[in-house]
Amino acid sequence: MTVDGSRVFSQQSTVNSQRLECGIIYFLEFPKCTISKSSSSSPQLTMSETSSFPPHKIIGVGVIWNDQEQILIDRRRPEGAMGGLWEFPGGKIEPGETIRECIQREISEELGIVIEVGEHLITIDHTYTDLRVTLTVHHCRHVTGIPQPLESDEIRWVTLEELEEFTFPKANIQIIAALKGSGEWGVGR
Ligand SMILES: Nc1nc2c([nH]c(=O)n2[C@H]2C[C@H](O)[C@@H](COP(=O)(O)OP(=O)(O)OP(=O)(O)O)O2)c(=O)[nH]1
Ligand SMILES: [Mg+2]
Repeated sequence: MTVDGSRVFSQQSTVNSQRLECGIIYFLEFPKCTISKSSSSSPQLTMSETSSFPPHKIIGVGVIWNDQEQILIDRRRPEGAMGGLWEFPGGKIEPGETIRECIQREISEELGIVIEVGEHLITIDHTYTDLRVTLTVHHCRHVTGIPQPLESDEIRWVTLEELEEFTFPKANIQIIAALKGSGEWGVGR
């Protein structure tokens, strides 16, 4: 059983069947975990990438530039974490993936476009009330495809100056400050 529908886990730990009576506590403390059957037929609890609280997500993020020096932002769906806030496209890294591969895949999944991943902009470690995120941000260049909000509510191309008009998660204050410092897109420089 997968508790939150998430994919593969990079670290695993198990508890034996005697401790399964406390399974509900594990679910409450570690929302990303699975129960599976071991070869000896005793059930095991398999936990996600973190056993700490709050849980820690490693995220690849792309600041996608077009030829008009605009940046693509998307609004998160109203339901779920940080619903309704604007963000730079991206998402959780999968096992065996590099950050660049993660950004390329997430942007293809979320927007249906092909991008080129350029220079590293900044890496931010931020702790929200119930979640810690490490956001590794790269400049990207839009190559082909018309962006569509496949996993978000809305998308917009905006200038660096216009970013001020949108509400982003707290961690993005540092991303936007770094962007203002770096000025231009970082592909092919
Ligand atoms: N993509 C993105 N995430 C951000 C930004 N700023 C920020 O705090 N975050 C946080 C919000 C989320 O908690 C986390 C991204 O994780 P997510 O759950 O949306 O990841 P995902 O796209 O892979 O989505 P899913 O597989 O869970 O559906 O990082 C940002 O600018 N872009
Ligand atoms: Mg995402």
